[in-house]
Amino acid sequence: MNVVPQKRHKGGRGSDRNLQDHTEKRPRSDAALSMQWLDTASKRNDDFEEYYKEQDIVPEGEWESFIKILGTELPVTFRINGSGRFADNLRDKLQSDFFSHFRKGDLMVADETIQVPKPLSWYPNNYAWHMSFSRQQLRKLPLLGEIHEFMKKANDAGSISRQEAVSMVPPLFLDVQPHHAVLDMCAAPGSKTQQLLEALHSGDSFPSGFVVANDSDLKRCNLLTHQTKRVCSPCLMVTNHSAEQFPEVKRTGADSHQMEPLRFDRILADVPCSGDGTLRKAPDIWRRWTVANGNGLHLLQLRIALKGCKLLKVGGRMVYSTCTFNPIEDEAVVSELLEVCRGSIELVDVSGEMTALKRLPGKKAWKVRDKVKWYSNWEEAQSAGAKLDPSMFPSPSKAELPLERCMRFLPHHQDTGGFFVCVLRKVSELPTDIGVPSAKQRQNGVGVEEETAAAEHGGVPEGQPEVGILGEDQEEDADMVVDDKKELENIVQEELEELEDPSGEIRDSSVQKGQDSNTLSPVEIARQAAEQAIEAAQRAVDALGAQDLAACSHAEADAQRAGARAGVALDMNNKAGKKQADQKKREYHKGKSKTTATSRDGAVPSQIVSAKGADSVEGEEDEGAGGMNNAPRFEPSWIRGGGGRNRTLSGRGNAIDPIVPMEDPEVLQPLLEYFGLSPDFPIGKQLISRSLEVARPKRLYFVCTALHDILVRDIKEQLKVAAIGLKVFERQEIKDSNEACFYRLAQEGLPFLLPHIAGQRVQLCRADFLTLLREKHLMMPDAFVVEHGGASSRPVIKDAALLKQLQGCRFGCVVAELRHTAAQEASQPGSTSVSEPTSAVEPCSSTVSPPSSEIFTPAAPSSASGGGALMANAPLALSAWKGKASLAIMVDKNECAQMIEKIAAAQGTVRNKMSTEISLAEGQTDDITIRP
Ligand SMILES: C[S@@+](CC[C@H](N)C(=O)[O-])C[C@H]1O[C@@H](n2cnc3c(N)ncnc32)[C@H](O)[C@@H]1O
Repeated sequence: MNVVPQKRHKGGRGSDRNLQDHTEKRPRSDAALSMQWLDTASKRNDDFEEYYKEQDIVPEGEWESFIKILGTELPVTFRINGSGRFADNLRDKLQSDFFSHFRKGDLMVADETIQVPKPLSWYPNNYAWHMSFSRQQLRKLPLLGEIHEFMKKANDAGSISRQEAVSMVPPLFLDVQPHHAVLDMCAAPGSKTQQLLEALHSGDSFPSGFVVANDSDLKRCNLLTHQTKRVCSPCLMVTNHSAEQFPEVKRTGADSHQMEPLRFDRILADVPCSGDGTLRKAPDIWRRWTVANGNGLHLLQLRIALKGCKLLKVGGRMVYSTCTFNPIEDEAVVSELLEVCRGSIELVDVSGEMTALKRLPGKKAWKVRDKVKWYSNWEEAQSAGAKLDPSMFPSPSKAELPLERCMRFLPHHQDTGGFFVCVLRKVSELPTDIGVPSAKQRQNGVGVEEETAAAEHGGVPEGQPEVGILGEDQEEDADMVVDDKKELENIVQEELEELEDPSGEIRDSSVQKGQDSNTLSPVEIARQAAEQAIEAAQRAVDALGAQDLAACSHAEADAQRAGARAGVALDMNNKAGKKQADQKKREYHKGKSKTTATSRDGAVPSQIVSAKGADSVEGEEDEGAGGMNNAPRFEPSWIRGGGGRNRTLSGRGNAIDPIVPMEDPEVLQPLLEYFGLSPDFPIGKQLISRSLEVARPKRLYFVCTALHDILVRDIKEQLKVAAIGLKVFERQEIKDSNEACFYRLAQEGLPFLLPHIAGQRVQLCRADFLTLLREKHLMMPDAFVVEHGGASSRPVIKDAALLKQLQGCRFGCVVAELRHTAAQEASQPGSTSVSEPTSAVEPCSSTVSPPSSEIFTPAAPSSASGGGALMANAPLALSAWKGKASLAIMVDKNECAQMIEKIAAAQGTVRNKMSTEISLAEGQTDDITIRP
């Protein structure tokens, strides 16, 4: 049987920026690729079968179904992101435009069954779907091709996320509420973090809670940051710690005078595991599976879970989950945790929650073995010198625990991957004397410290095959082939843009270029290598299409080599960049030591320090800041990370960009005035930058109050913050500084800022709005007549109302939003003046202006609007630029496509391309019939 590899649809806007991460993953992908072509019989492993038969995890009589389904490909499952009207529209559109064609039952195409796409019955609001058809079937039936295309676009635009069905389960059981402090301990690549954020933002008002997403692997933290960007949340902080050593930090207490330890209402411990629950997506695991994989991770998992329990609030919920069937990583960890915590942690009975989700109860007894043999108890293992741990063994006291409350999901029960989930509640503070003894303390075998160190570098204990940290990321590796090229292109593009950015802060070391004009700079080498990698990836894709596996394999190897070359070149560049950055920081701190500003309360300090002093940060930022070399320099009240204040440059967190509060009135005041930001928008308190370029940093990020408080209170800088805040402003180089503002609104932060913006807003009729989305600009009529004599095929603004509004705006950044009628506004009291598209959206009129009350009413800052910061729920508004000749937007094309879709969906547009498929679905050809 030919199993056709599926595309990987990752990403959303842009792509993974981490080239090295990407190239490092390639070998696994190769192996996975080769395995995809193996027949079902080869997808077996005797050790695996012997082990799990002995563990008795599959109910009697079901073993063959279990093994058989593990040899098949996973169906495609996806979630609609966010919630609310746009999510509903998307779901309805999928149902009406696509899935309704299956209304009479499964389709038969050339004797193959194509199952009806189904919503996952247990997922709320029919927001998650399951589809199973192969690539050949996609080609045979245009309807399937269209569904596939639609999903690809929706995925790129961030409206849906592909995610394995059972992997959606743990966040649902966490029951996150908008006021919760949430910790995702092992979060990368971030599909569950995204769900947690969506739950946090699901209320009507801006959430008071936040999500800390942690991962021990910095590269994977970057991937996570990228993945979660689509949620556009100022309530996310990405940290980089070994979860079992997550630092104890403080926050301001409820009475606002006292500090208290940071404790979380909800914790997800989706721990690194041996990952055999992902065999259907990562068939390479068949080859690599050994009993040592699970054994080697048990203690790390226990330590992570125990740390989670410590960080949990009394009354709080923690979900422990793995994507393995292995009781050593599942029940053995949970039961030991419960015993160690001596009643302060309990297993929650969730049998009444999500009842449509089929599950097996956790086991009360299991067996332990190593490479050599099975052991009936710890004493036996110890005397045999086995490198095991007593915590792995079942016991009579553990059998007394309600382990049946744990849930194991088997693939053949509902056509999914395998997963293990349990819900824990903290009922009281933990005993103070608890901990997991190190393996060295218990035996003379493998040290836990060694394992922990190994796990930090990918979760694999020393000397074991690299299977340790499998999760969805690897699931995705397995089905990723065709999209690699595009992804690589995006990565390289972004990477190079970053490197070549004239104010690219510490990343840019392209100064090396030109020292010897015959020598290529690292950036140029990287560019060339990356181009070669892309070409080779394309060859691999073509070869795959032609089913020429040998050629595909060669091309993949070429791509890898070229990718690695690019990686090395970038490394060289980064090293040179780091030297420059260190130099800058030294100069910066030398200067700073002469000034004092120790306030960390986040208030805007009043002093403005003279620029010509030593605290001027030299280099390109002076240029980049619009020729402000002689402008006054402002002293921020604190700086953290990235070799910030009082840090040795080689210190912890040095690889991470600094965090600097934006408190400079010379920057803030013009921003407030230009955009008419309402006084209650906490601009001077919660804006940060990630650069030592204090004068006028390139990007400004908004951080929610709770996270800002944690940053400010973490005086010892214990948290290694990899990413925080929502980008809201980007520096804009402008010629005429009297007219425009030095910052433009970042599209991703616009939904969040919009309710606070009273100035620089224009409202477009639907037709103009759509044209702007498609063409990226609308010409001003006057400018056009003057320059071109009036005749043009380019879109010219004719709407008198819009022209009038534009006249009232200054040149530079404006918000272009979809106009809606007063009637609609009246029906939505308390909402912003920015409408989601409905049939009430104002039609375009080139002659009649709507009453000014309809078009000039600025949005009242509304608490309700903040909940719409999720991209899928974002209002239809664009960050645009009013120039002399045109109104132009600077918005990613996927985002434009998504907005066009939203407008179409809201207008009830039904595609007209369905006739062929309808006739096919009605059984009008010889080849295709309907099987009810
Ligand atoms: C199963 S994956 C998590 C998948 C993720 N929750 C999701 O839904 O996308 C396990 C993650 O744990 C990370 N990891 C490994 N050891 C760790 C440790 N000691 N502390 C924190 N994270 C760790 C790995 O880098 C990997 O990203």
